[in-house]
Amino acid sequence: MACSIVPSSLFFFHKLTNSRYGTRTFVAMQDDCGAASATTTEQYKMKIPHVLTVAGSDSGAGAGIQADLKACAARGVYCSTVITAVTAQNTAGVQGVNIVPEDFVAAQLKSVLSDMQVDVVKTGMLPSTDLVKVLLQSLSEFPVRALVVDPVMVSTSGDVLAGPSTITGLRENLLPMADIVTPNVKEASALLGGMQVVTVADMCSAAKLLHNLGPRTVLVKGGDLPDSSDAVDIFFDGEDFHELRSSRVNTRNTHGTGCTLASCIAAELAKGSPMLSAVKVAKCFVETALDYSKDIVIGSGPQGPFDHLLRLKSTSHQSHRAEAFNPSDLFLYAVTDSGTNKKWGRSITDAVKAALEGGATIIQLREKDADTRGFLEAAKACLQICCVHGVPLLINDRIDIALACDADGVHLGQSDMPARTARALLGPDKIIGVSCKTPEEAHQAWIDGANYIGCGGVYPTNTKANNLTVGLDGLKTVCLASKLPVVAIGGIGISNASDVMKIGVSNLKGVAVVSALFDRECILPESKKLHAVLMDAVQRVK
Ligand SMILES: Cc1ncc(COP(=O)(O)OP(=O)(O)O)c(N)n1
Ligand SMILES: Cc1nc(C(=O)O)sc1CCOP(=O)(O)O
Ligand SMILES: [Mg+2]
Repeated sequence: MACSIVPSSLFFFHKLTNSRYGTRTFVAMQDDCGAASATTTEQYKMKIPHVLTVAGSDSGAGAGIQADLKACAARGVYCSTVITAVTAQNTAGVQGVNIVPEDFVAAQLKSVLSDMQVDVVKTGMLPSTDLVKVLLQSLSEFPVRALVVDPVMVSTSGDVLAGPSTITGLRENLLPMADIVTPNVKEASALLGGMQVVTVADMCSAAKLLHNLGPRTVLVKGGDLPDSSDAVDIFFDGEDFHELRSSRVNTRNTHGTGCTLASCIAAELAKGSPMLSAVKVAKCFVETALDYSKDIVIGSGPQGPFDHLLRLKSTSHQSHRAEAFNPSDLFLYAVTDSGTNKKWGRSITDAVKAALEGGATIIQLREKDADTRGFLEAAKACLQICCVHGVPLLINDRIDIALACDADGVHLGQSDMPARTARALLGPDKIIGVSCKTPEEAHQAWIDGANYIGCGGVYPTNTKANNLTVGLDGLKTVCLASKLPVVAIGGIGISNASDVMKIGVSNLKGVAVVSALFDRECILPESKKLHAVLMDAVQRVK
């Protein structure tokens, strides 16, 4: 077993913690002052899972420290960093390596481990045996719950990152301390003195032989295995072999997968997962990220980085808008209605197209009767149409749909998900609108991070049952009480839109309408007429 040969506090720690971070706090509190149970509870609540990565920097940010940081961020775990080497590296290969002196690696280790409560240490590039010893010395002074060893030797481009003497250091000093070691087939072969590892059966043999060197568990990664349509990894815990299969993603963007996998395992362990679950989650995460990133292009070399946060592609459809939200987008706000589309026998996409061609400046899909799958498909199709027009698309009520289709935002009412929660889910760039009828609701919307307010019903409406009418006075009161831009809604159409715009408050930016556009035989001309009325009204107000 990993720690049975180590008569140090690391062994003591492994035995006590049983992979739950709460236990650690408990042990510390019992040792120091057994009576302070209130503080113990408080510390338990506040504990943030923490991975320390001890690895090299990759200037191209596909692998190394940079991949570790992104992987931990994606898995919701804090990551601190000790840099062992600085590499000049890009998608073509490694152009230079500058090793950080051992005493300065020791200084970094001490800075982090003496101050922060690190749960799991993950190692990557360790360019000398002395450096391995420095790390082990630090861990004996500051024990952690688990040690994940990614035995980095050769970069994906084929450049050597750890020479033969370092391999001996890894094998003899570090592996016996590891809770898991995660070699690919080439690294497994190098650690085992050049043993041939080209089949799944070889991988099992290698896993067993590596386990004999002392780590608690071994994951031999078969991503580089020739002639396999699947990505097969072998996990061995000393008793059982587990063959973990996932479909191979056909992409050039695989730089940093090893670092990412090991960091994800460390992150899951830091959260308290058992080892096999951590490995499965990590493998699934890497496969998902590779699949998502398979077409992105970063750099011109043969091996590109991938997108850990699954966000880079979404910017391509947002690029039509210069900023996340422009209040003037509220000018002619078209809100769809599944009932009226059914009544007039048209598709939601045709309705949205017509509204856009008539001058709508923002679209909200308010599909109260749609089933989830149908709504999602319609939202994806409408998003493409809105993209072409450079107009934002919001989803009414359904954060899940907005997330799934990467819509520009959502509109929420007082009984929908709170805007603050939606903001946490959607991130800072998405548009969030909140329905408000009072200054208090408007104030809360501002506090919660809304981008705009929808205020109504300005007039009675047949579209929304039992809707309270606030009138022009109610609208004005809400506008004056808030710094946020406001769009008026409820019973508004060609006949009264200019009265609404004429209330003379600068943050009233437009009108939102359902029936005035969509409960009409022809949407396009109605949209044009309403647009003209609004233009005329704002010219007069100026
Ligand atoms: C622009 C705009 N303003 C208000 C609403 C109403 O939202 P909500 O109060 O959540 O009611 P429903 O639309 O969900 O019935 C809106 N949709 N858009
Ligand atoms: C969806 C909605 N919200 C309202 C509010 O007062 O918050 S009024 C309303 C219906 C607006 O439809 P029409 O333009 O057909 O009156
Ligand atoms: Mg709602």
